[in-house]
Amino acid sequence: MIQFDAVHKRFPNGTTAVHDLSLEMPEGGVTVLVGSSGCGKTTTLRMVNRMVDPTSGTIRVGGRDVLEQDAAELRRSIGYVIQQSGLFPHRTVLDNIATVPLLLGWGRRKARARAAELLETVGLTADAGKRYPHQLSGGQQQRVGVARALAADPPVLLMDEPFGAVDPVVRTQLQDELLRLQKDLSKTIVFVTHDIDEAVRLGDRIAVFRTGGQLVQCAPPAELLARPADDFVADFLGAERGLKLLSLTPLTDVPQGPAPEGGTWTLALDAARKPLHWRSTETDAELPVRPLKDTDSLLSALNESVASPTGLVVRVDTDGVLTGVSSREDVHQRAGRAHTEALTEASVAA
Ligand SMILES: Nc1ncnc2c1ncn2[C@@H]1O[C@H](COP(=O)(O)OP(=O)(O)OP(=O)(O)O)[C@@H](O)[C@H]1O
Repeated sequence: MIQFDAVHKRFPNGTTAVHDLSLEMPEGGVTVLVGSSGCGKTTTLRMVNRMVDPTSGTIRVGGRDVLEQDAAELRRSIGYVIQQSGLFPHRTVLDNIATVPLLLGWGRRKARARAAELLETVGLTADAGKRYPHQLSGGQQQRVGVARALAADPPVLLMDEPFGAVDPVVRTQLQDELLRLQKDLSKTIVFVTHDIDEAVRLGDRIAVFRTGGQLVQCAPPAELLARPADDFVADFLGAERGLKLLSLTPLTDVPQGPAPEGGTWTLALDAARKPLHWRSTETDAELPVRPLKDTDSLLSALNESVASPTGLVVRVDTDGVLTGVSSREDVHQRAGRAHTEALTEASVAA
């Protein structure tokens, strides 16, 4: 766990970057820091590994006051990923990843073996390891940045806008990868972003800051979306708060029935009963189908219920085999219930 207790940071030029911050970042969870530009997110993050020291207050990592630890040693024990990957341009990718293990005295062989293992973990080929950073795409460089931060298997990972400079498609892929990794690794992650959708997707808790380094609210995403503490948080979350909340709810318990037969539209299946497309029985026209799994969100289901010519959401199992269809009405009803549930849970938590 990372604990901030009454932390202030005032820079020598008089700027107060962080004001009286008390915040707990749970072990094995992702705490996302959001807020408008200059509200103190990066300063907060950098105080965890002593790249910046607080003016007053206490920060503990795993119960130990960071100010009582050697700054260089502390930094080596905490993974750090930044927006422009921060890779050493004249070292190969493999050597970049091996940096911290080498500093920790692992020996070249062991450090490189670990680096090679991590290349695969973050979805890169062995060939990428031999290249130099400029020979990789921006997204690949960010993967290397994540691998490098994980190299010494630190319990804590600090990530400062790590996916801020890549296009939206790659960004989503990198977020998926991080979620997949985190499932296995359960690191304590502090993640800074400007993007509220990214925060909702990745965060176990989201801390919203306002200018002047003041924490306004820290809560799990569903609670934040259902019950923003004030207008500032509500504005920050945006007008589509309701839809964002649906993105967090899986469609598991939306009822499903058999696919229609004999109507205007029929669902074409392959030999393994995997959906192919909708086919019009009147014109033979074919329209695409986007089948959803139980783990997909109610937001995807809502979208599909609007996009589908029949208003039906096609459901499949993990192998992509048809399990049934859900009606637009059932999806809408479940969506409405998701809101009531989130509001109730939020008021219980309060
Ligand atoms: N070394 C420094 N000296 C003086 N002021 C600083 C220093 N570093 C940051 N600041 C100021 O402290 C405030 C908080 O900065 P910080 O970088 O923590 O904000 P942020 O929320 O991460 O911003 P952004 O989202 O734009 O990256 C800003 O007003 C910034 O100008």
